[in-house]
Amino acid sequence: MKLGIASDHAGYELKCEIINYLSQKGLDILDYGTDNVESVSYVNYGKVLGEAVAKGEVEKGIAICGTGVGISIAANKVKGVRAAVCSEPTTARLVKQHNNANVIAFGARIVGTEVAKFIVDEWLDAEFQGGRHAERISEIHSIED
Ligand SMILES: O=C[C@H](O)[C@H](O)[C@H](O)COP(=O)(O)O
Repeated sequence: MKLGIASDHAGYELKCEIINYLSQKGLDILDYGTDNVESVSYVNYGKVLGEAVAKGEVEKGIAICGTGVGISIAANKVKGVRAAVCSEPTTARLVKQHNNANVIAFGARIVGTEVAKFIVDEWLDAEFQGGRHAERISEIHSIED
């Protein structure tokens, strides 16, 4: 599975840790920037990651900024993206099971590295439950049309 990842400056160091962690697990990671801790806007990184997911260039995406919120808002503006901010693993599991979140976001100023790894693992291991949840997702995407 190809996984995209992006961050702003605030998320850069945590992003590097997550890339190492997932690469060691054998996942194919595409890094959409940023490439250092120099201050940048999270907006374009969320947009580019969202577009990569929406186009199918990667199957899923991980977005990191200071809180996870700004970059997730930007990603969610791309049609077809369902980005969810997760600060703990239970939410990460449920956003896959119920919302089929194709992007997760978290904040490097909110969660530590180990919690971030748990969040990613729960989300990657969970399965979308379909049924009533699929109908609700269709309703969400009808807002885009
Ligand atoms: O939602 C926005 C993110 O948390 C940003 O990472 C944050 O606003 C960046 O703040 P600063 O420019 O003060 O480092």
